[in-house]
Amino acid sequence: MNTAGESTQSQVVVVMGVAGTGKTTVGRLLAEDLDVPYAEADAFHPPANVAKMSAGTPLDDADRAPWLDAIGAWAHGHADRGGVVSCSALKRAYRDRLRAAAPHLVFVHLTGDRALIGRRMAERADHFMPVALLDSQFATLEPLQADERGVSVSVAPGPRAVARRALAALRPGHAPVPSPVATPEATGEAPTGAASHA
Ligand SMILES: Nc1ncnc2c1ncn2[C@@H]1O[C@H](COP(=O)(O)OP(=O)(O)OP(=O)(O)O)[C@@H](O)[C@H]1O
Ligand SMILES: O=C(O)[C@H](O)[C@@H](O)[C@H](O)[C@H](O)CO
Repeated sequence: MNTAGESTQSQVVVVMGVAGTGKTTVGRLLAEDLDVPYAEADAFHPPANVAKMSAGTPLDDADRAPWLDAIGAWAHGHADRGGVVSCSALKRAYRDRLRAAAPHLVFVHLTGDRALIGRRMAERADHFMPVALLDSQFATLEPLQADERGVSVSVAPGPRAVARRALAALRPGHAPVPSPVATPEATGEAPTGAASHA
């Protein structure tokens, strides 16, 4: 990925994916490794959004609009210094909205199957997001498209391995086409989109 050959250090990375996929856990590790600030998507939600999700109702586009704009503003403000921000960014249109505010964003899509994510969510304590909303998260999810800068990384391994694989995939010069020694199966990452092929 990294078509522009930029250093990952000065990029703003959006860690995306459905609820419970590990955005917070992996995002913090990525920010530490890159030595850049981390921001948590849930901190940008208006209280009404949190109340709605807590009550078991999925957010709609209108609910997400101000939240996406707040995250976009954060990303824009960190364009020079770099940063990592979690954001489910489930739809292409949501990512377009983020990119409108901060054009050079790069996405790390954390992927896992519903059963695995559901188990992890069920085991997670102290979080408002009910497992019952996971089906709607998967139904809403539109994976990265070929023209979007980003990579896809499986969350099957532990958090450190996921962060390591994400960093490797983000690095300039990352193998555009998986080689026999570094297939997506072997690395746990699935290149998605033009950027991951650069
Ligand atoms: N790679 C992993 N291996 C095992 N457990 C993980 C992994 N990543 C995250 N977890 C655990 O899964 C749960 C969900 O992770 P986390 O809260 O980071 O997800 P999230 O995507 O930020 O969720 P949300 O969108 O709902 O805020 C946590 O209990 C976390 O410790
Ligand atoms: O777009 C959305 O539906 C929301 O942003 C959710 O993804 C939650 O914020 C988060 O996942 C819960 O922790």
